Amino acid sequence: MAKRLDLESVDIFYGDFHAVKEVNLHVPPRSVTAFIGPSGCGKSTVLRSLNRMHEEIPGASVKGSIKLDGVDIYDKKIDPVAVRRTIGMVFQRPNPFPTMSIKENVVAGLRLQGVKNKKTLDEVAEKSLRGANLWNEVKDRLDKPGGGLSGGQQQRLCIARAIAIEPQVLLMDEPCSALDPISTLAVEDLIAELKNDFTIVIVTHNMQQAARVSDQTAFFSLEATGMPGQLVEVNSTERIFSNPENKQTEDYVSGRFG
Ligand SMILES: Nc1ncnc2c1ncn2[C@@H]1O[C@H](COP(=O)(O)OP(=O)(O)OP(=O)(O)O)[C@@H](O)[C@H]1O
Repeated sequence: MAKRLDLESVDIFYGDFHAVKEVNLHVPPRSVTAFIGPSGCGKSTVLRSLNRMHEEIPGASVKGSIKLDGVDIYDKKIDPVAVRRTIGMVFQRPNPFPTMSIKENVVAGLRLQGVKNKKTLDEVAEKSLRGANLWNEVKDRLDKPGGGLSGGQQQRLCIARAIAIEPQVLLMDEPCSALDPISTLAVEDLIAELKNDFTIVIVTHNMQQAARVSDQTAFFSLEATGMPGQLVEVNSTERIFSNPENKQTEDYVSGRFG
């Protein structure tokens, strides 16, 4: 189910503004790739280009090639909505539908796809909530509103909602930045389990988190404000945090810059 992503010579623009230049990156299936780097270097921009969310911004565009298991996701024949079903996304702030029940939050995507069978919806809800390590905490209140859960539970609910439609890749944009340390650990444990089934790309400002959860780390930077961000180094996470190839990476991970 999990798939690989390959980026070749990817340049990303907001109108005339060249936000990110020349990204070449390979994301293996069933792995976690962390994007790190100083504010404004383009981490979220690259992440959003991976499921064609970037183009939702008026004037925004992407050049180069992004392939999912060899298929160009920007090919004219490819439907962006289908891409977003295959490559799911979890955002910085948990965004459940607050008045909708916990169960309905999880199966919202399936309902949009026209699934009506109660048994199917119940089964998917349970499987996804178990997958998101939330089942035991909510199984007795599936009909209560999603907005009544704690922040960490809401984020796991959003992860359950994302995995319910069985994507092949999960993109996470600072998924723990609004969470307390205990909820953060719960989500990090979950990421470690999810990589058995999904390919995961996560943006994080927390370098310890990148070191804890990821297999490979991509360090982005920018030469100066107004210049495009670029991928400086991608390497195994162990290498990035112990003996990076690039001096800029070393300065950043050792806290001397950024
Ligand atoms: N909607 C937008 N319209 C125009 N420019 C944008 C937009 N979103 C981001 N940018 C610009 O693109 C560049 C990269 O931004 P991006 O948010 O991808 O960086 P980032 O590394 O994720 O930053 P942070 O760590 O602060 O979230 C920045 O110069 C930013 O101002």
